[in-house]
Amino acid sequence: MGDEDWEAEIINPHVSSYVPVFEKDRYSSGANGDTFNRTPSSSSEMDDGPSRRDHFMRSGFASGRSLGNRDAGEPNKRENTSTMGGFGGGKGFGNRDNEFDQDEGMQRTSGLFGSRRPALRGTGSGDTSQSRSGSGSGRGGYKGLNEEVITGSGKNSWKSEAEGGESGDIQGPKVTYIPPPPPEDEDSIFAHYQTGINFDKYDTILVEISGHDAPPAILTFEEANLCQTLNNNIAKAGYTKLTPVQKYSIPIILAGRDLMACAQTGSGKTAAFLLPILAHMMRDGITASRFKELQEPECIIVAPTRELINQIYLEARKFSFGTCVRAVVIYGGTQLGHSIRQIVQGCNILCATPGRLMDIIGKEKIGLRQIKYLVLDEADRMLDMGFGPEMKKLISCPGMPSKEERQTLMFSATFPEEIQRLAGEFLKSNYLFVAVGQVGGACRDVQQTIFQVGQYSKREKLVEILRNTGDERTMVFVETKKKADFIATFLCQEKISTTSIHGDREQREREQALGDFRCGKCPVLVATSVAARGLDIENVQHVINFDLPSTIDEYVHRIGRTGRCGNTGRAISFFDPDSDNHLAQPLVKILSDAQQDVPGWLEEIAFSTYVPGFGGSTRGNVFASVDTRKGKSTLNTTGFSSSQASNPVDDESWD
Ligand SMILES: Nc1ncnc2c1ncn2[C@@H]1O[C@H](COP(=O)(O)OP(=O)(O)OP(=O)(O)O)[C@@H](O)[C@H]1O
Repeated sequence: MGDEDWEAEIINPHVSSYVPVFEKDRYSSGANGDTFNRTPSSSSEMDDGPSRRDHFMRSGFASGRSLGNRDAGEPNKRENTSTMGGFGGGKGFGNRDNEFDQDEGMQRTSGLFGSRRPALRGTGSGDTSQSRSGSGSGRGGYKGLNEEVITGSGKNSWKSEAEGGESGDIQGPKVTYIPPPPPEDEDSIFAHYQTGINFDKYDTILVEISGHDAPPAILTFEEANLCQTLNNNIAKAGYTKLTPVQKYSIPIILAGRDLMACAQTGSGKTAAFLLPILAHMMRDGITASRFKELQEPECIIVAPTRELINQIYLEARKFSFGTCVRAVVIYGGTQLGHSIRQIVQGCNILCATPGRLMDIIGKEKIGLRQIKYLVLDEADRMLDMGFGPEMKKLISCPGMPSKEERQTLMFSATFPEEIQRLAGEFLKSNYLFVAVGQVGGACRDVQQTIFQVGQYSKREKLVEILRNTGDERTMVFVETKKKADFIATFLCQEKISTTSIHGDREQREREQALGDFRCGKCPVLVATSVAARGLDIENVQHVINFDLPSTIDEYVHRIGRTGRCGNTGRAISFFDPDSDNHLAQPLVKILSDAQQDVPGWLEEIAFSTYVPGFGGSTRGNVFASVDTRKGKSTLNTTGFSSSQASNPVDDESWD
């Protein structure tokens, strides 16, 4: 079923069991949190309209707080969008304009290096502007795959609030959202979930380290010789044993070396860089930073999504508890003034999304001269065509120490070789490369199942699965923002408590959705790839790829939302032969590398779509792709990301 069909069905549902979502919300906190589904009185609106379509147009769906509605206050709004209101971020039902059809992941092939993002263009509002889609002319911000909005190019385009970044008249409404402060009590700061039954199996994962003069791995936290406060925090966080990526990365970072580390999802990469950085800071006798208009942090950490950078910040706050190190987080979709207020109070570790970081640097609230550590989490994403230009600008900003003078650290579960080569520009030539297990491999604690399901059968299959999973927490990934809303609404109609997260939702809604999912109020979260990377949510037992992503790396990240830290999880993917055949070959490899059953039909498709040079399944060839400096085989789990790269400009989603 194509998007057109989804729309048609929601507007003019033909299924007899259809009940409008705004009558159904007693069952669910709904696809959009506190919106339509808590409006039982709206049933009357149902009855007096001449058509279902009119109900949607007249009902709360067009109110600006309704499902996916991004139209309120949108300048230059297209007429049909405004009359339709609601779903899909201003992409009105039935609108067949190409522009409106572009969405985060409509395209099935990836751009160069797997990017769906074009090079920067124009002057955008960046992440200073409200998260909205639709016409939005003059807004160059990108919200696509799993990323934040990027500002326009050049320093002059790092528009701040005062300069028009948020308040300029072509920029859309000013962002006023101030995220609630995280709880300050110690129990909340150190809240954690238990490692799983397979945690000890991490010890058996092969690790390869390449580069010269690598320091030996450590086997225990004690060997790291950290200060007492850090050790206390590690204990309070419930960490008793190092994960492999920590065993290798901590001594490397403590030795002052640059590092590119690739380790499976959920295996503790965040602590692997935070702990040694904090240890360095403590050893260097860092002094508490004070209120100053210009802050000069020692460390900058960047990550591609707002929720992820916030999570990293919470980890930094946890491990620096009781020290004078102050971590600050800034990200798009929130009030710029709020970010500035956080920074001026003192900042040693700045956790930021790229767009907001460049805005703040442009406003001269952050000076870079003291930077000793630059961390790129989800580094392959941070260096691809989407964020790469922004990261290059960052390292060439006035004051930024050269790569010889700073320590640069890159972490991810996937590292396409093309991106590794790009990374060289950021790293000292003697950087070390740590590969834990198969580069880009899937976590073996996730049981992967692939069903062959055509578009028209996907919803039925989804409901069937969700009925069997009960209240177990499940993330359902779809390919477009619009479809995320459709599916979330559909599940609410089916009395399955569901919420959704995607790039067209306002930040407040995104955080509410994540909160509802985390606490179990909505055990099902429908998400686009914006939630694919890094998110660490307790008790996510299932990931369902309702739509498969366009690249195998994205698949690896998505399924990595479950089966974390030695816990087990399940991932079910709907493979549609009409659109997913290009993934058959890399999927077979991922499955066989992770010692999963490979369906015969998938092998057949993989065989029939064989691409010479990919290399096929290489079970046992654990380090088929590692450090590109070795000039080894080009086999990697990204499969076709470069060889079949499409024009990235065709392959993005702007709004
Ligand atoms: N040594 C440890 N002992 C116990 N728990 C740990 C340890 N290291 C990390 N964890 C926990 O494991 C979980 C996953 O860690 P983290 O989010 O850093 O994984 P990751 O490798 O960055 O995953 P992803 O690739 O998805 O970003 C977190 O809840 C973290 O607190």
